Amino acid sequence: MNQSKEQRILNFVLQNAVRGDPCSVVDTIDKYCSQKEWAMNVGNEKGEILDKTVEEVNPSVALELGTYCGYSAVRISRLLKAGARLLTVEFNPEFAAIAKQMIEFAGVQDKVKLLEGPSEEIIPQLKKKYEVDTLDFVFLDHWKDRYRPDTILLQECNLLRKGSVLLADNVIFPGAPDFLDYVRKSPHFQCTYYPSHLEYMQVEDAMEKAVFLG
Ligand SMILES: Cc1cc(-c2n[nH]c(CCNC(=O)c3cc(-c4ccc(F)cc4)cc(O)c3O)n2)ccn1
Ligand SMILES: [Mg+2]
Repeated sequence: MNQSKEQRILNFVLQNAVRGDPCSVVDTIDKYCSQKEWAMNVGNEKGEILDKTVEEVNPSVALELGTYCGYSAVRISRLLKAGARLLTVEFNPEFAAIAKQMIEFAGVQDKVKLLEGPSEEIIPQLKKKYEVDTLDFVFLDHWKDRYRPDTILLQECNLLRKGSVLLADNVIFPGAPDFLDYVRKSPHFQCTYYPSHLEYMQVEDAMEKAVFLG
């Protein structure tokens, strides 16, 4: 049975990156996806915006929606302080299986909990099943039409506190216009726009930061 693109990316990492070195895993994925096969990792240009935001927030509890191959889970968790944790949600079982191996190879498995299922099912379970009080940081990188409903769901589930930071990928391409409209018009969010480019391409994209005001 021929391999999936995601399996090819993982194999390239297993053969070319340094086990236990998250930076080498991130760089190796970027090398493969810029030179051989495009894939929907956040990439290095938007990844630097992600890094700066994670360093600024220094979260104890972070949530990522949309794990894919684990690129941003590795990228985020390498910056987390001792004892901090990242919960990452993936809907597709094949992607989740790849991401699990990627996270373990990078050596960040003790900081990352990979949850399989749709965001609308997982979010309401975070408090009771995954012992979350509130979220310090949320990276939205899942289905673009879920950004707005899941931002509302996070509020309904009392998972945000004054100062919780949301960072959304792809707000221009593929685009999340209803999310942008919602957070920018809401009195409960303070928004910042970060122009960038689609990963590995010269196509315009951007990230939006939305700080919850309570
Ligand atoms: C409902 C639910 C869903 C999930 C979930 N898990 N994994 C994902 C992946 C979602 N990501 C994307 O679709 C995505 C697409 C592009 C793209 C595609 C094609 C183009 F031509 C150009 C750009 C670029 C990107 O940067 C992206 O992030 N969602 C997890 C939980 N619950
Ligand atoms: Mg993305």
